[in-house]
Amino acid sequence: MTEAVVAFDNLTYAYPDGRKALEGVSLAIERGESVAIAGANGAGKSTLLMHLNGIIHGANGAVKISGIPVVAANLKNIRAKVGVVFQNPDDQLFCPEVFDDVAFGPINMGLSETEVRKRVGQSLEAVGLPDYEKRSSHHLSLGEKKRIALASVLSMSPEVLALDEPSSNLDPAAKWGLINLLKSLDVTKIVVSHDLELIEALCPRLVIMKRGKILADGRTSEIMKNRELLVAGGLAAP
Ligand SMILES: Nc1ncnc2c1ncn2[C@@H]1O[C@H](COP(=O)(O)OP(=O)(O)OP(=O)(O)O)[C@@H](O)[C@H]1O
Repeated sequence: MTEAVVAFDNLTYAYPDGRKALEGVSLAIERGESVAIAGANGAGKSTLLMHLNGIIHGANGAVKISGIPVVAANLKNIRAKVGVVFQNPDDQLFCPEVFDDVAFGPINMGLSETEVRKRVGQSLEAVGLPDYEKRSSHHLSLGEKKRIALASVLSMSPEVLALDEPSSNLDPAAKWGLINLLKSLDVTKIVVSHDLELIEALCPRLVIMKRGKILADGRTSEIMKNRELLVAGGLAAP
């Protein structure tokens, strides 16, 4: 059997105001898989993603990354293994220059200056923006910012790459550029998206969430043929 790199075990979570966001979610993702998480607004997709590296915690149940529990004592280790790319790059980029944003993770990991420079160079190259080191992170187009946000996570060489709505607000050329870029990355991917084109192109496995629970989990090609399921999951108009 292949190793589960991500395991959610019976995860239940309510926000501090009492709103239930996840209810008994169990999901195992194997190394190298690309899995889409879809579902209507408010289904719990982002909440699930934020449990991957302990951005939110306090849930009942367990989350493990390569067998290591996502708990406070392990967060440094976990955050080097799981890179989460937020929907809005402005939530991720906070340094004056692109170099510093992309170097932030590797510096935090305690890597040498030479290694940090190498990783920044490689990550910017990977996202197709090799000469952006000195640019201001806040004076870029949205598509460029999304790429830099991705580079800021790739620079940590994560085992798992989790992306929240990577194609939102991108024009078709930028979107397909991003899809091809993501396809070329040899890493386990979890992609939260409403974008059926992106899901079909990138993720052979599709999980549909509904009101905090898993409604469906299977081959994307099969689920896409099941109109009733797509409608039930809020992915197609009734
Ligand atoms: N900070 C918060 N405090 C209270 N409730 C929250 C908070 N964030 C989200 N929720 C609620 O938790 C539930 C799940 O939200 P979540 O953002 O995970 O959904 P989602 O599937 O990612 O939605 P979308 O497609 O709109 O991004 C929703 O009912 C939402 O209103």
